[in-house]
Amino acid sequence: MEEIQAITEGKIIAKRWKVVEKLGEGGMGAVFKVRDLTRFQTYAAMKVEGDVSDGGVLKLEAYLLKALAPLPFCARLMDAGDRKTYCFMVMTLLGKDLMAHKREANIPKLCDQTTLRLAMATLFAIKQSHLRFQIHEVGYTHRDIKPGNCVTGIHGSDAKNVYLIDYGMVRSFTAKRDNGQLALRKARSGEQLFRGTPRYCSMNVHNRKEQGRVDDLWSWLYMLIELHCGLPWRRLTDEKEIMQAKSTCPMEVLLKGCPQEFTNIHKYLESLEYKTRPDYFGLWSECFSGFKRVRGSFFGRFEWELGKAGGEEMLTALSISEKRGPNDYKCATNMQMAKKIWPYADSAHFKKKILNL
Ligand SMILES: Nc1ncnc2c1ncn2[C@@H]1O[C@H](COP(=O)(O)OP(=O)(O)OP(=O)(O)O)[C@@H](O)[C@H]1O
Repeated sequence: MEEIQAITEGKIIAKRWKVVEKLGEGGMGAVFKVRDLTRFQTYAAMKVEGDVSDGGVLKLEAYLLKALAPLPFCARLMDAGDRKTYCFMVMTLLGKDLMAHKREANIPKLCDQTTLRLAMATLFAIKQSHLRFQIHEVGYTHRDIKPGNCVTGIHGSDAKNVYLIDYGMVRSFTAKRDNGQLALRKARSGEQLFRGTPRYCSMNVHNRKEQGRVDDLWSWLYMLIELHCGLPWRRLTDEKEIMQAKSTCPMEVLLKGCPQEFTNIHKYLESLEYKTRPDYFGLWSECFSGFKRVRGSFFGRFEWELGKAGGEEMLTALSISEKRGPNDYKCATNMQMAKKIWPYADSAHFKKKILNL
């Protein structure tokens, strides 16, 4: 990491990117806010990795961001390159991660409306990558879904969108057949390396089995529970202890205080295997029915934008959105929009293209 320590405020990289401040640090390197010297008032995020060998993950991440370029909730790749001691990738500057929003607004427990809204937004971003338009549609499992990897946009209404970041652990679950068609990759047998974050990974990952789309969805559910009211094993740090707590925790205890729709989601995930194509629209519909139950709106501000929990402003804003009115109409239009988008991925066209999924 020494080469990354040398990247400080004011340093100019590739004659274009001027470092403004450090945004975050991870296992692989660091992320900086940079200013584009070729454009007026334009900022971006630069991820830097000390490993310049072919085994480095940043090159894979840059490749994926390029592949994911048409996707709506994915950072755009703006530049990439390497130097003697580090490589870098420049992408869209995004906002804070979901846990940081919650922590900074000092909200002990998110309300059902926020959790369900986040559930739909993050599910959409995950499904994107699994299929063609999002990380699951392109045919990749993310393998590290967690609140720290889900960030909001920064400008205006983009602050209501959730983006998935950090593609350093992705793995393709499709492969091209001789006839050019995509097919599901066979699950590797034997013990796999641990990939993910112990707090959010599925039991499958603890058991060192091959990860599929269902494992991303388990992490999605655990992430939502953690954001909503906290996971029962949130205070544990040892992987084995977390695994023990996860495997013995009854569903009723895990989901205590969560939106009731999570029970169906939990049961559904239990029924999935590596090779099954998850019913993303079914999961989305389950969350949406809960969202309607609590009279949620996609258009209001997020809870963390409304001041401190329990504050008068938040209570007023929430009770406004709970009344029937223009929000219901907006909700309905959004549902119509969603109906247009979601079935696309489930269309016969897609199923024809990807066999055995
Ligand atoms: N495009 C972006 N815009 C703004 N901030 C970002 C962006 N990408 C990453 N960050 C910030 O940098 C942090 C680390 O980024 P990232 O998770 O991609 O790195 P990592 O080295 O893979 O981290 P980890 O080891 O925790 O998975 C994020 O938590 C986030 O706060």
